[in-house]
Amino acid sequence: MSATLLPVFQLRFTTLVEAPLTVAFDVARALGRPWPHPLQEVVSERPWRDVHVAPPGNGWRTLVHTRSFTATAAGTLVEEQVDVEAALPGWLGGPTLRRRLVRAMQAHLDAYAAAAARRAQEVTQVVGAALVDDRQRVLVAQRGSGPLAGLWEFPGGKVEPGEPEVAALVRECREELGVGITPRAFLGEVPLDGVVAGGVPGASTLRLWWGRITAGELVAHEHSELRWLGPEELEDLDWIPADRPLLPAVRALLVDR
Ligand SMILES: Nc1nc2c([nH]c(=O)n2[C@H]2C[C@H](O)[C@@H](COP(=O)(O)OP(=O)(O)OP(=O)(O)O)O2)c(=O)[nH]1
Repeated sequence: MSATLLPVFQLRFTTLVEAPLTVAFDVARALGRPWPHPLQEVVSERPWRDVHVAPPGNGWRTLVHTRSFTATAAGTLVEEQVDVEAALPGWLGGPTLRRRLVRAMQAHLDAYAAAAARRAQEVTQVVGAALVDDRQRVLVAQRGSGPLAGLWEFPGGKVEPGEPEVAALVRECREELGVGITPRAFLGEVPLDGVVAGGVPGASTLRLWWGRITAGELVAHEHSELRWLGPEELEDLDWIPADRPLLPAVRALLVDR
């Protein structure tokens, strides 16, 4: 049947949500979609992407809704695409359906962005710093206690309620390392599977920033060891597993500058 379907129209929507990836994804899933067509899930890759389809139940048109979630410095960019195809060339219902979908999506996206930002207040976020020195090395830290003791991580910690993320990064580096840092650029975000600050398992993420030490002398106030690593040494370290997807971005920073 799909071989005979012809494109009728495509809609695209881009929304910046002030929430970490996992919250942006989970709230989008919980709210569903703003139209009555029953949808079947085709793909779900939390928190990156999902695709749903309204199959051609009565034989004349189908609707595919694709959603992707990208981490940015300002929050999660949610890109959505609606593809409508029909079995009849020149199908006349297209313009009406298009208008209805656009109106429904606009109202839905306003409500969605607000709901995600509200929910983000209830989820503890973790920030980390990839601190790079003049010799193209990055600072890594070994956790000294707790269930992840012995594993390596980026210095950082939990963002406090109401605290701006970058302020939390500066505060954590001062507390843990005794140094002042200047954040430079956002590097990426990964979901954390475990419980953070007593929250729902898998709700939190780690957001990593590139930064430089601009004041003070390094002291390991909370870690058992600190090391400066070059690009070739990154992969071999015994990392907290959640951090590994961030390593290519850090490596690029050390190699390309
Ligand atoms: N700082 C940091 N935490 C990480 C990384 N990867 C990772 O999974 N985590 C997890 C471990 C913890 O569950 C959580 C961070 O908690 P934390 O204990 O360091 O936070 P904190 O400094 O605010 O600690 P505390 O005051 O509550 O003791 O994030 C990483 O690279 N850096």
